[in-house]
Amino acid sequence: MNKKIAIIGGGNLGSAIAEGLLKNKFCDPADITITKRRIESLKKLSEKGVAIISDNAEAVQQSEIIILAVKPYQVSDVLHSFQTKLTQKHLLVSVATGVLISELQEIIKKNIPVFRAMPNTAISIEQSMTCLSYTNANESQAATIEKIFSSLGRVVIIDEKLMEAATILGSCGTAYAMRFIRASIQGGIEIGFDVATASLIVEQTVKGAAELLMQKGSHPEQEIDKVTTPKGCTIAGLNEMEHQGFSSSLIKGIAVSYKKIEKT
Ligand SMILES: NC(=O)C1=CN([C@@H]2O[C@H](COP(=O)(O)OP(=O)(O)OC[C@H]3O[C@@H](n4cnc5c(N)ncnc54)[C@H](OP(=O)(O)O)[C@@H]3O)[C@@H](O)[C@H]2O)C=CC1
Ligand SMILES: O=C(O)[C@@H]1CCC=N1
Repeated sequence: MNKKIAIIGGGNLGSAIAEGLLKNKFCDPADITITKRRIESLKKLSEKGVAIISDNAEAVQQSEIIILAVKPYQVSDVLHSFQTKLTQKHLLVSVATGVLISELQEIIKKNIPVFRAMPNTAISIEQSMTCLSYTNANESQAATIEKIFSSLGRVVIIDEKLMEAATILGSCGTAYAMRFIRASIQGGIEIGFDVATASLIVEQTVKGAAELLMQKGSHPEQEIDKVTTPKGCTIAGLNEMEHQGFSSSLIKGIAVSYKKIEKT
């Protein structure tokens, strides 16, 4: 890749993107610049050859692909701080939650390609699910951005009106899955395993379950049918989980997260 990448906002997600790009050797570490106001926390990335600075305008001037990864309420100020440096060479990619492409365009006041990307933190290990929407990009510009995120996991192009739903399902989804895993580990300890063994069993089991669906293209309930012996322990436990509101609590949680994102 002969384009330089600036990540504006080296927090949880910005750093995870940089880590992923280093891990898969997508580009030379020196072709990545990452910014934040207090740069001390980016020491590890700096040691790997990534340029770390606090001057956003300088990072933008040096790069072609700009990934904006600051908190939603910081987007306006941060974009204004480098708006004058944006030129036709730039592709702007925002990962900020709830900030519309039209709002970004209103601030930058330039007719450049604008993308919204919604990855998750597994991007640091090239296992993100990233939803993408864009405007003003030609085929080759869209392909460039798709290539970056495809190198860091799976990508789906969606209508921007689904971007908030994508945030909940794909990005917040990492946290929901972690809670399922944590609860299973706690259950595993209660029935006799030490924490390390319980963690290994749960992590590999969850990974295997997801892979089964992805590789076979089957529905979860088809796979459940293969596990539930009549009068057996699986169905007894599953039914008790449902009596306690398992599926319902997940669906309700997703709906509440979505309502929250719509309000902000
Ligand atoms: N975390 C996640 O899993 C996901 C997050 N998102 C979205 O991505 C965005 C970033 O989230 P997240 O990484 O969690 O947030 P963080 O708060 O961890 O990261 C934001 C970073 O921006 C930096 N920052 C703030 N002001 C500036 C500035 N003026 N110039 C340069 N850097 C600045 C902050 O560092 P400092 O204060 O030192 O400047 C901070 O490290 C948010 O909009 C979030 O909604 C989307 C999908 C998933
Ligand atoms: O919790 C949040 O608001 C952000 C959006 C996706 C992940 N974190």
